[in-house]
Amino acid sequence: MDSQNLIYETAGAVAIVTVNRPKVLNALNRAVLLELDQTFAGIAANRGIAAVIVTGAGEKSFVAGADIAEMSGFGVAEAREFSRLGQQVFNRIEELPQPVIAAVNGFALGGGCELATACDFRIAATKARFGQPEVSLGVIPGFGGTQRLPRLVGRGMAAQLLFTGDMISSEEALRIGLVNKVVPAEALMEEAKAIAGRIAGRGPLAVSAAKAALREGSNMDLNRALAYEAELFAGGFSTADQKEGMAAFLQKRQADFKAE
Ligand SMILES: C/C=C/C(=O)SCCNC(=O)CCNC(=O)[C@H](O)C(C)(C)COP(=O)(O)OP(=O)(O)OC[C@H]1O[C@@H](n2cnc3c(N)ncnc32)[C@H](O)[C@@H]1OP(=O)(O)O
Repeated sequence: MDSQNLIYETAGAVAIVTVNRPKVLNALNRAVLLELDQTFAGIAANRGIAAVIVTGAGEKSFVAGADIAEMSGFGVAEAREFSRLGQQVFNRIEELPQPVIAAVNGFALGGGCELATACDFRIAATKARFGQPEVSLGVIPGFGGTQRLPRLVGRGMAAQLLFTGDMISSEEALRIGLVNKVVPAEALMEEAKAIAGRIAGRGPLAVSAAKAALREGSNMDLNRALAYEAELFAGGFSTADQKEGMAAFLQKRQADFKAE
């Protein structure tokens, strides 16, 4: 997946996608969004990848938002198309069969915070900062921030962040549940790779089903979501992974899951 704005690497069954526009703090323009879409489409079809880490190039920024220089000249139609493109890319991440971990190495603002919230969970460097400053620019978030943020941190905290445009620290992000863990910058990728590696050692079909249950169930009423969970649980018993996983436990050995 050759691309000028992204760096794509693999470490075993873990893919690492780095947004690579450090001169503009990894701001997202249309070219980056299209490359992200293509890269994640490739990962979705790659059974050799069990987990994904998304991060930003350089020491300063994860992604400091959508590209203001590109957006400044937009009219209504272009803005709508740009918003729908970003939403399509972030939906692809959220719907990816593999878990996606955001390793937030610096500023995660606007579209950058939206990218992080489209991932399944977030690990942050101590110096990371989060925010949705769009109202400071006279617009609102356009890549899903008004919808994913309240689902993660609650409507009241999302309202405060969306209406003030304030930037918050990694510790505050941890406190409100926006990130799972805060580590020193130099330990961030090691931590993200360790978690991704543990995920990669589990039954890939089961991990993918757990992600689907989490995602789809959160948009259903409880009874329908429980029925959906029961179907996915039952479906697990049609896989070789379930046979291997339970046999390995009973034989007191490590399971050897094959990417079916
Ligand atoms: C649908 C989604 C919508 C959105 O995401 S709207 C955008 C939301 N994001 C923002 O509003 C954040 C904008 N950036 C900033 O506020 C600041 O940056 C920071 C606080 C993140 C860092 O400030 P400092 O340390 O002073 O760096 P610096 O000189 O402002 O930035 C270095 C270079 O990076 C460019 N840059 C930063 N963010 C963006 C961006 N979002 N779009 C385009 N360029 C950006 C700057 O312009 C500059 O460039 P040069 O060195 O050529 O002057």
